[in-house]
Amino acid sequence: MDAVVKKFAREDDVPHQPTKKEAEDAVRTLLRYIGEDPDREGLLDTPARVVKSYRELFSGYHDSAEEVLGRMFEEVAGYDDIVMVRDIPFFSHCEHHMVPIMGKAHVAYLPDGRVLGLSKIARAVDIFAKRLQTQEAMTAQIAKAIDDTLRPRGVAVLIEADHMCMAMRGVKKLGASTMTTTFTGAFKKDPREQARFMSMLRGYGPL
Ligand SMILES: Nc1nc2c(ncn2[C@@H]2O[C@H](COP(=O)(O)OP(=O)(O)OP(=O)(O)O)[C@@H](O)[C@H]2O)c(=O)[nH]1
Ligand SMILES: [Zn+2]
Repeated sequence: MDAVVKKFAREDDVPHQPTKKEAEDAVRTLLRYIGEDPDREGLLDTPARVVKSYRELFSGYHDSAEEVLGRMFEEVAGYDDIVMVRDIPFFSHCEHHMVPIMGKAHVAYLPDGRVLGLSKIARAVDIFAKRLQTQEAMTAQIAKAIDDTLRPRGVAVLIEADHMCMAMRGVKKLGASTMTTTFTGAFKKDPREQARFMSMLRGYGPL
């Protein structure tokens, strides 16, 4: 709830949080809109199931990536080179159609005396994924959250994803994938660091 509330400057601007019953009624309306009968046996529990599944699919509004990333370790025996977590799978929903986006996030940073628990990077990806998103915003948000909390020498995030709104409907291009990147600090300033990130992503080998 905090994430929603924080966006509003004054308390009276906070939108009314719909009740579970109101949300279920909205699903019933959508069922009628598509030509279904929400009172037929198979659909009786569907509005409650949809609302319950939304709590899980959109749980990112109730979680803070900064909080998750706040836990760091300093005992790293002087390690100061790239830390990369590759192939983090995620499911999100596009903010234009509320249809799934599925993809992988690749996240790297150059430590400055502190490192993150590796799982925390994947947890932060999930928090942003479990909100309505554009791929560009999600890429930038992951990089910023790591930058703001860990204060490393640089962050690199590359996301590759398939948008179901482009596959199942509209332009119907199944298999088209979208790539987005955000580089900060040394990854932004130094093309060699960026090249090292890209080569680690592809596998190993000379630059
Ligand atoms: N930049 C960006 N666009 C996205 C993302 N997810 C979906 N879209 C696009 O958002 C656009 C919305 O376009 P609109 O013309 O407003 O909506 P629409 O009529 O449903 O568009 P079509 O999908 O072309 O039928 C589409 O081009 C989608 O492909 C995303 O993560 N980033
Ligand atoms: Zn979409």
